[in-house]
Amino acid sequence: MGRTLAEKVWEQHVVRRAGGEPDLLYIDLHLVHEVTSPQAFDGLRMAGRTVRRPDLTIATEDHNVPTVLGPIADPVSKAQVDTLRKNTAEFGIRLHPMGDDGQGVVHIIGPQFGLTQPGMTVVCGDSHTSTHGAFGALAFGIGTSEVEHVLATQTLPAYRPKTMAIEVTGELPFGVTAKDLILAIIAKIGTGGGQGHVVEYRGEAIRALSMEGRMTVCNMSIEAGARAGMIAPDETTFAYLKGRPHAPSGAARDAAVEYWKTLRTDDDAVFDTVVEIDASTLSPFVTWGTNPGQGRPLSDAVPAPEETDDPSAARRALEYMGLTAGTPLTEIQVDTVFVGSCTNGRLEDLRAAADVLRGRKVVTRTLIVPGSMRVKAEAEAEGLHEVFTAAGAEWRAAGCSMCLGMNPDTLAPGERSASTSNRNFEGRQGKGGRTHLVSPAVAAATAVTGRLTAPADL
Ligand SMILES: CC(C)[C@H](C(=O)O)[C@@H](O)C(=O)O
Ligand code: SF4
Repeated sequence: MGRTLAEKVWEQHVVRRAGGEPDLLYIDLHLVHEVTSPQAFDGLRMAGRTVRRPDLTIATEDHNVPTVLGPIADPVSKAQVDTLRKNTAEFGIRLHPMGDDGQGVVHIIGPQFGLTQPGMTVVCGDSHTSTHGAFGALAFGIGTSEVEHVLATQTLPAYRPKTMAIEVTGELPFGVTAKDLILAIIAKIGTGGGQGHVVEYRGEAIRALSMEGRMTVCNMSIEAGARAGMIAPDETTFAYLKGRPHAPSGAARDAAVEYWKTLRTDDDAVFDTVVEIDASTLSPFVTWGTNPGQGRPLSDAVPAPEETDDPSAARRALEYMGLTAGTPLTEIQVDTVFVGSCTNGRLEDLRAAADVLRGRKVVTRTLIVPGSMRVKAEAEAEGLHEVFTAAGAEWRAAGCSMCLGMNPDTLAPGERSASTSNRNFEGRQGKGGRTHLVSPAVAAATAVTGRLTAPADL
């Protein structure tokens, strides 16, 4: 019987298999940030161990850094960042500190440097590691004790997950983006829909996505409960990798591409679960509740709890969000707009926001935060920062920013945002803050009107 893409990459990395035990997987790339690494390094020190492959390990500062460059005022954030600096220096790991031109959100810099490549195993002490699956890598988040294990051995014990195919047929209509697609997928299968599975996104609409769009989709796999998300590499992938600093070049590239082409699910392979979705039926999508599965087309209204799969959760969510069933979603007023994060902080996302904001003015506080300093430089080379500042938006330095309340960019209690990030949990963007997840284009249009708006309605 044929094998799925996930099975091929998994099998390629098994270094030890024994009955009743998890497989021991070799790890090709280990990404590290300040939040989930301190105890792991402490563990190494206590055991007198070194980092097995510092050359396959790379660290960045992202969650705790301010996006207006300067000293870190919050003592906890400062301690985390200082600890990462000390640990990476002591263990010989490359670090991209705040202000460095290679710094950025961990899931933005791996692909940007060409470190993330098809067929690799990629781990990080961070749930959105699934982003890297867009390259046909098997990429997943791990806990802090696993971070220590990978640092020490470059391997990870893991049980083989089940496989799920999400077949996206048809074409996305004009103005409907990768973010709308993944929000619609999560609304359909639920936040537990992918549990225990590696999801492979397949079909015509996926093939038509850019690498940026594919990363947006894979990024949010975890919000559907999946262990990882993957997309088979193709010409789009190979073209994206070409010329990146860590991607193979010359004869090595030719050989790599030959191998990468084999990284596809065999025609006769069988998935444990198959879900189908027709892209041509989709429209801009937003969340109304407090988990990423509580979403609807923007042209709809806030649902009545009884209309949803989980009425009691919906009731709680509506109360927290301060929303009344039946209100058209386009009548919801927001105070703040955030464009950024590892979901939508790449150049293409900033271009989409700029296309909407060009020649217009924002009426809300609007933060535009590039996912990395490299994205910032590229955006500035195209003059996007001028579009943003002329519109009255704030143009910041790279970091996780308002994706989560671990740095100065937060919502005040009761404030409402339209946010291109991936989580709308209670308090995610600051205590009492209310989050509506949207695409960059919808975020920008919302900044112009002050209420949830699709660009087509401007
Ligand atoms: C802080 C980190 C552990 C966390 C994660 O794992 O995802 C964060 O990045 C997030 O997005 O919530
Ligand atoms: S941008 Fe948001 S989702 Fe991504 S790593 Fe940072 S906090 Fe997590």
